[in-house]
Amino acid sequence: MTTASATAAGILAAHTREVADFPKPGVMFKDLTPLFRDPAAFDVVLADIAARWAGQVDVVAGVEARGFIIGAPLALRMGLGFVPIRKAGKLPGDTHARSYDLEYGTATIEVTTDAFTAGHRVLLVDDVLATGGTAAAACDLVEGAGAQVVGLEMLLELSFLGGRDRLPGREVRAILVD
Ligand SMILES: O=P(O)(O)OC[C@H]1O[C@H](OP(=O)(O)OP(=O)(O)O)[C@H](O)[C@@H]1O
Ligand SMILES: Nc1ncnc2[nH]cnc12
Repeated sequence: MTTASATAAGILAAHTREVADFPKPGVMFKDLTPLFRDPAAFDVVLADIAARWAGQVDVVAGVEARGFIIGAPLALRMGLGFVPIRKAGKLPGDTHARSYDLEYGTATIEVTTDAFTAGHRVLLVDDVLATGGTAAAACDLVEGAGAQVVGLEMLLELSFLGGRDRLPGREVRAILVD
């Protein structure tokens, strides 16, 4: 029997472009733009994610930039709001911030202090789980702002980089694990 997730995984595998030595030597970059420009394929992947988390979350959050591409249409499909977690210096007003390391550099992300309703259940989405630095910082940020991360949804997981180890006790789902 073919499950919905197996179908989504096959679609992801067929719509991932691997680019060696980008953005720096030694990194095998997983480019999901082939998925984003194929509406039928993207729709299957979003439907799979929506079915997995239906009724369990109150709001979807995504990290700039690729988390926006997935998170906003997912939230709309689920009838939920979307909260953008942005790279430093982009959001107006009062913000919470966290800095972190990732596979090819360092970064700071921010969210506005009024982004979440206290106690809301948050689904955090992104395209790739690599070292887990981004996801761990984003969880910290959401929970520091008074909401609760009930799950993380990643399209691709680069398991050899150990991202899950930085998310102990978290419900982390990846559609395709490399
Ligand atoms: O698990 P990690 O090692 O933290 O890496 C994963 C993060 O790296 C990529 O974003 P990037 O920071 O390259 O930003 P972009 O979405 O703006 O391209 C990706 O979209 C994840 O957010
Ligand atoms: N190898 C990789 N490909 C795409 N996005 C990434 N983010 C961190 N590492 C990555």
